[in-house]
Amino acid sequence: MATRSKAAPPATRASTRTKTQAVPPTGSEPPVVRAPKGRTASQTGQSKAKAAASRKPFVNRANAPDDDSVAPVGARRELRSAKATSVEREPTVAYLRIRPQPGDDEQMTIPYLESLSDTSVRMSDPSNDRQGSTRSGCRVSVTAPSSIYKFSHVFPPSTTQEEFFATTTLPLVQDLLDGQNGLLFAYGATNSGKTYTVQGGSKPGSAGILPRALDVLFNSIDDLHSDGRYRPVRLYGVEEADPSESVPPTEFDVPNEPALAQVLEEHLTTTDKPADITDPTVITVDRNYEYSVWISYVEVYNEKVYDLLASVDENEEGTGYHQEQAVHPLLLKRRALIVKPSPATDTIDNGNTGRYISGLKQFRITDATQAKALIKLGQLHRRVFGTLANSQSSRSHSIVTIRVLKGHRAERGDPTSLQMSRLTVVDLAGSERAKHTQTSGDRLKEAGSINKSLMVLGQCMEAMRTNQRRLAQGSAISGHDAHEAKKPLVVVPFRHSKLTEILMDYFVGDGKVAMIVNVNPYDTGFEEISHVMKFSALAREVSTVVNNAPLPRLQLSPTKLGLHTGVHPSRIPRGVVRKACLSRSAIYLMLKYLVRISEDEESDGNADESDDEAINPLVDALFDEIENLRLKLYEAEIRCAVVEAETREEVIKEMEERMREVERTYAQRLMSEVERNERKMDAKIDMLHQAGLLGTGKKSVTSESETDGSDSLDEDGLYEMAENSSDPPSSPLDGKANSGRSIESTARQPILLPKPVEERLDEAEGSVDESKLSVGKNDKDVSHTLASVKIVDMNYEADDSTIIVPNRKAAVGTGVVCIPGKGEMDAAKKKKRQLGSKSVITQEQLEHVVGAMELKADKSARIKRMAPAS
Ligand SMILES: Nc1ncnc2c1ncn2[C@@H]1O[C@H](COP(=O)(O)OP(=O)(O)OP(=O)(O)O)[C@@H](O)[C@H]1O
Repeated sequence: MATRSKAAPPATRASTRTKTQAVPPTGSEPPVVRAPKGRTASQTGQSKAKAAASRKPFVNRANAPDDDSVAPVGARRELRSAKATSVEREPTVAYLRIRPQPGDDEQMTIPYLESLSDTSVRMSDPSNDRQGSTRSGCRVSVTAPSSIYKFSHVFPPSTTQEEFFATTTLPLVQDLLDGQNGLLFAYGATNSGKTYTVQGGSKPGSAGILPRALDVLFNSIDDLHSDGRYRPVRLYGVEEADPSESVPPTEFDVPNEPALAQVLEEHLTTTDKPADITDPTVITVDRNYEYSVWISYVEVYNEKVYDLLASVDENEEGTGYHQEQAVHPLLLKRRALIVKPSPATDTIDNGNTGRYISGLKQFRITDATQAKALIKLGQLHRRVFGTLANSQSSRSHSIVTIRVLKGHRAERGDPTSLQMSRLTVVDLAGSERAKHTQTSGDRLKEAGSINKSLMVLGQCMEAMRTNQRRLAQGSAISGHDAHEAKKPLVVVPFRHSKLTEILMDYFVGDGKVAMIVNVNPYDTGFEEISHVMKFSALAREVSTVVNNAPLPRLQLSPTKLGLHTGVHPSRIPRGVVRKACLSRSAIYLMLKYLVRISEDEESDGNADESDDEAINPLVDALFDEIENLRLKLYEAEIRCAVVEAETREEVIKEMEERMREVERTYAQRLMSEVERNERKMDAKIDMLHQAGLLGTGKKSVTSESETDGSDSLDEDGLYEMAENSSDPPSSPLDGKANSGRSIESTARQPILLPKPVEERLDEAEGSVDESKLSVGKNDKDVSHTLASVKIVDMNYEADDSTIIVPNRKAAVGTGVVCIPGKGEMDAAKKKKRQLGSKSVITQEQLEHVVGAMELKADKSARIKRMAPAS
């Protein structure tokens, strides 16, 4: 705490501390131990050797005791506390504990988890053996590849509770007695053995790390209890205690809690009474000091904090729990507590960082049995519900905090000489998937809250790791790292969940953090365990400040100090004064919030009013409001992200629909284009047939014409044919049908077939009646027409087969028929267009014109006149 940065904001606080080289978790050298009471050295030598082999080597630690510090207290194990004066960063320690196979003594191969060494495991994708896994009842995963995960220590299924405690928790108990803070939390999927690890089982010797820690603690301070004049308050504060307040009732037996005894009758029969001493270890402490131990026990359930010891010393009226027997005999009501920022006045250096639970009960405990009974009672208060995954699944995060107040004997009357340290043991609720546990209703809501808080814990770890990396890179700037280091530090979202809010101080303040990762590979899917493993890998990369210097002395809260010690509050170093300029709306907001706070505090019932005396309510309300708004902002951001994702999805769907529509339209067009072309093609083929330019068509038609003669050819029919040739039939089949019909009709109405040019010209010459060649009445017209025809003739480069088609009107009913030959159709139409109305001449005129032209034309003339025989 001495190194705490004063003005740093929470987001960056962790990074503003003195940094030294991160020290990896220490190895496995044995601590200095003595044989436990009642056993001979040879008896214990073997049994303890194994445990000792994996124990944290105090001799290697900065604060390790000297060999000669081991006090020869009978046959008990002893560890001596010591102090060092350095501040360092340590990565979060992570232990992996693999649960034994449930209900089967025979040791089977652990599915998809392979122990590589004491510190690493390999996880392999079980998809190859999916059938086998399903048979054995495992929830099978849908991911992922094999990976190796490293831990500070891996505990196989055969590990005993004693061995586990000695390696993981004993060092933290020693730190606690040395004046250092520690956090130990058990993390894992549901039914993986977290509660078993923390609390223990009912069999002898199966006590968990918590009862064992209490044993060792009280073994070690055996006759060094202080008189309990002072008690810890809030996070760092201390004040004079009212003995009647803090001493727990003498009767701790659970049956003395009538409501709970009735409700949890079943549990009372199965959960055994508080066990006797389970761990005889003794840590040697400085006997110049006196100690008082305080315990609190809370749970975070559905993002609300409840005091699990609230009913212990309350009568019916004031109790935090009410049994609503009339409504439902099993319904217990209780009230949530508020989490508040720790006031600046609580510590001398005023670098308070964390938040405390307002109105939380703390009890002074003088022996382990008393402590364990208290824990047992809290345990019964904890919500326990059956789910498909675990018939006794913990639906909340339970947090036990052991506080030790340590004061020098020579300074008994001086509360400012006191040091306070904390050890918090957290049994997290199991992370789970609703689809696996088939939870619904309230259970689903619980699962949501559990997963949310665990997710926020992961986010905090992630953010802390990012900040620490950036800061580390900032101190060793080079190349790419320099760019990374320039990025601002990210905000660590501690306040997004109650769990992280309460534990925040361990990450941004001083203290060691250790994580126990529980896995049950026999009953949990690969995917879920992978998730847990990844979390642990992330946590291991986060380091916390370990302050090996003596903790600063505490100070009493100003009012208490003034009242009880005679020291004037003005002489007490004040914290940083926060000035706030309030706008109208802020004041309104604040007043509104104050009302809410007073309601909440009223609902606290037995909230410890004295806790809040040193706090400025306005500032506190503002901070709470900021907190509230931040939470709302966070929720709004999540909502926005969801809405954005949904909108994107909708837009994508719509775009896809449109694209499909366009594609359909184009496909249709393409089809109709193809059909039209086919029809055109068919029509042209028909025409070629009719024109006799194709082998078969020509032949058959020719034979027809030969039979019937060409005299009967209807000129309109031919024109019609010529005109229609550009109008395709409605479909390729139609086209074909038409072509058939054309041939048919051609057969009925004999057409004039082209004859060799020479022959036709001869014919023409021979058939021209000279008398008809006189120009009609309107010479002008005729000359004009002739001129037009000439123009046509001049402009048109035709071969011998070219025939100019006169204007249709001119041809109607005249018997003058012109049959376009090969390649003539377009040319003829073009010429018709060019001539326009000028080409409209009478039949008589036409005959004159044509006759005249033919007369004038030599054999290379381009114009043919075909006259019916009639
Ligand atoms: N190491 C172990 N040795 C023997 N039994 C164990 C061990 N670990 C767990 N168990 C047993 O497995 C069962 C489930 O364990 P536990 O209740 O501790 O799981 P959990 O992780 O706390 O589940 P939840 O998160 O749902 O509360 C219990 O019956 C417990 O006794």
